[in-house]
Amino acid sequence: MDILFGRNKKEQLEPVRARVTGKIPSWLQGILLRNGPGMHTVGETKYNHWFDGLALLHSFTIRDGEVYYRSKYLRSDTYNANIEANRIVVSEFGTMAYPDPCKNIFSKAFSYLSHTIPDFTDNCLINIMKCGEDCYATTETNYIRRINPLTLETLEKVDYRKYVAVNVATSHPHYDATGNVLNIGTSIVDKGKTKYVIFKIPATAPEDGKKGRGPLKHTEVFCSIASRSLLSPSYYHSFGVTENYVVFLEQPFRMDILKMATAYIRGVSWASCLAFHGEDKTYIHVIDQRTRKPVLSKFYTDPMVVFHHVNAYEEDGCLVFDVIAYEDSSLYQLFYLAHLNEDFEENSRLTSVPTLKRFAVPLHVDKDADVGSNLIKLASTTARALKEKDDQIYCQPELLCKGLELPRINYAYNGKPYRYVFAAEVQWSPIPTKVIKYDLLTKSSLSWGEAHCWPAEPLFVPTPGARDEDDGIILSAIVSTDPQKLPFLLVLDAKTFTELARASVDVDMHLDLHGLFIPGTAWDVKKQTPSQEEQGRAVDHGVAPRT
Ligand SMILES: CC1=C(/C=C/C(C)=C/C=C/C(C)=C/C=O)C(C)(C)CCC1
Ligand SMILES: [Fe+2]
Repeated sequence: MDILFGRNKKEQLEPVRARVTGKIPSWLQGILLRNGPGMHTVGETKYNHWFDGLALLHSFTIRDGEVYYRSKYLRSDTYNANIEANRIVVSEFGTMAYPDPCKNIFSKAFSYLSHTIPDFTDNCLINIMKCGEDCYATTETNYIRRINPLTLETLEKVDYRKYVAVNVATSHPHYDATGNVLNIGTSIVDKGKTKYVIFKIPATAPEDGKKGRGPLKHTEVFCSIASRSLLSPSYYHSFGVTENYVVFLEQPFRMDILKMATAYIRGVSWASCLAFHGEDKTYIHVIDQRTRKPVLSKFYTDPMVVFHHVNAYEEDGCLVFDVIAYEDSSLYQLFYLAHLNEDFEENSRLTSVPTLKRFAVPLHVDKDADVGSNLIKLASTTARALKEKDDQIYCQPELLCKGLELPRINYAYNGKPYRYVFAAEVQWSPIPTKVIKYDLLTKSSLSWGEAHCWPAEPLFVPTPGARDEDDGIILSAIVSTDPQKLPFLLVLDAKTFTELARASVDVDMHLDLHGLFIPGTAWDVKKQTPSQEEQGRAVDHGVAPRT
């Protein structure tokens, strides 16, 4: 497994043309841009966790049936400092780093104290976000890094805190039809309060065009939700939206702020400050986008850990939302590199399988409803919401499908009733072996898999003028544990899940996390740099955030 996880990947700075077998649809033109950890060793030092790895951006430019691949490490401050020192000097999720090797106890104490309030990493390895015309590499700290999507160059470092008071924020923002971004972060013990802050970044800013003034400057707070606890807010990785609501899960997987404040002194990682509290509830917050306030009813469900929301929608006075849920936080445990070694099969058994669950909450609660009655009358789901004595509503999900992660949908259906989930199939081990299409209506699935192949998150691209939800193709970057087999970009027909084409490249490709597709043709593929006259247009084409 070292081939997939431990070994540092070589960047491919010059675009390399892929060998295409099969036929890539001629309408499929654009850049698949993805992000993930690529380097886990610097000099003699090693990261502990797969999520710590230095961000490696890669892209597949598809034009006229041809594919060009390139990759480049994000030149974050973290990357530069590590490379300069030839060792890990910035702390990541699972690795606490000590920048100054202190020689005596006094200087040690001084150095410790100056790190009590840590500055987080800008190693943005999780996803790519579109903000108007700009593209950012993202992680879950307060930093994002602007990048050039064509050349993969690293541009300015942006501190969310300049625009909105958040210390951490998700890597899974949502986009509305015009490209406005909605995201959520946590403001930790700010003026004596800890709260979850939903914020909006407009797709266009009034002074667009003036250098250095992007949409981020116009970020506004959409709504804040007080954390149930000042010193242990929830950890979360994504959230859901419908046409009129936002759904946020305050789950009992929590960050211990006091532990975090002393982590450096104690020589432990941030990850060790996160804990699952199986005795607590999961609170379901529903925010009305029209009033920008949480609805008054109090919804909760059993303790669970959710990383990925799949989709959410409104149906007959109810809000329905689908998530991939776990019974504990063992997923994060499994990605310690020590577990991902030769005894991988043995070591990497998940203690809880990721399960696609559907929840339904009533948007208007009848005050006179009997205690114990089910407030969900939808024919489409067995999910229930039971009224309790103290006006709380207990939500019991419908179990839809086990063994899938990294879900994607046709984003045109985000927030709306939908039928298909595209995902990576994972069973008792966290590593995907198949790409699947799960049909929520028939509860059946189609899949693609091949020996020694490890697929990345599958991404849906709609056919121009698509009528059906699954009119389109699936793109997934496939890496292999067989040294004889080259990595490739897989192109599947999203309807039938038959392979349309694969584009193999003789490069050192990494298993990545998330990304997006930027449709358009307005750039010079061979050079993969925008030609001067088309640069402006390339950006225009590129803003469509629907991925
Ligand atoms: C550095 C750092 C963090 C990083 C978390 C990361 C990098 C999480 C990655 C999660 C992934 C990839 C999940 C996939 O399902 C925290 C805990 C937010 C806060 C403290 C500092
Ligand atoms: Fe994710």
